[in-house]
Amino acid sequence: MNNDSKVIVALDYNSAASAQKFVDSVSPELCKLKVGKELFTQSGPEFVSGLVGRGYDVFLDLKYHDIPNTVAKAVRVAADMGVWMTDVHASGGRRMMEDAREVLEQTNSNMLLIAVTVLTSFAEEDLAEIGIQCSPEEQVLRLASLAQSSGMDGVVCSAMEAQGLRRALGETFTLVTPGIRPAAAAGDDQRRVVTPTDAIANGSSYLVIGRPITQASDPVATLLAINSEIST
Ligand SMILES: O=c1ccn([C@@H]2O[C@H](COP(=O)(O)O)[C@@H](O)[C@H]2O)c(=O)[nH]1
Repeated sequence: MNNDSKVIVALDYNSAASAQKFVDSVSPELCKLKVGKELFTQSGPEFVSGLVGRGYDVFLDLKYHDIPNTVAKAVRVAADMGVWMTDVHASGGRRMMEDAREVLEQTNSNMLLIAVTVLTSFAEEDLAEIGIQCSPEEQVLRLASLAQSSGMDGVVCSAMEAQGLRRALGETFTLVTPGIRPAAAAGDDQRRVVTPTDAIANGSSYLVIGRPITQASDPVATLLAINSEIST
């Protein structure tokens, strides 16, 4: 089997041991894996390299946002770790994204580099509070267009915006969508949520799913059910 699952499980665990327990119960054919700030801060590059060594496509989700030189150097280190994909914040701007892309070209890396547009925990009123007076949809389109013209392979957005981005930015631009909630599941801190089926119908390339799987009473059965829901 290929590693062609569209589900990226967010390993948002507070220890390597609990994350490893989940990893040991699945395989690279069933899902890709995302390591974010909590687990990376706890367990670091060694844990990530272990996942890569076991054949997983790993999304290192550290959302770099800093001056161009600092971000480019961090992106290069991520590429050297052998991860499949990493991300920066599109609001870091064109020069930051272009410099990150350039460093990957200089090292002939094929790691995917994507940019976060508007966090899925944001609604319109959250944007207004930080001085952005438009809908999440408009802001996502603005930042995704900037990301594409700055050399990014794709963006992180809500699947609510996926249809519009597909129309505007084409079929090959990678759309990675967190904020996925099976029908009737709790939204938690997420504000722009979409079901797995609707996310795929809207044009998402990959679905990032954390708590609905990792906090389920049977995480593997839940993952299998989502895989089968989106492949029918
Ligand atoms: O806009 C974003 C960007 C990243 N995330 C990350 O995805 C997962 C979602 O976890 P759930 O438990 O399914 O809500 C989490 O690791 C976030 O850091 C996001 O949610 N939204």
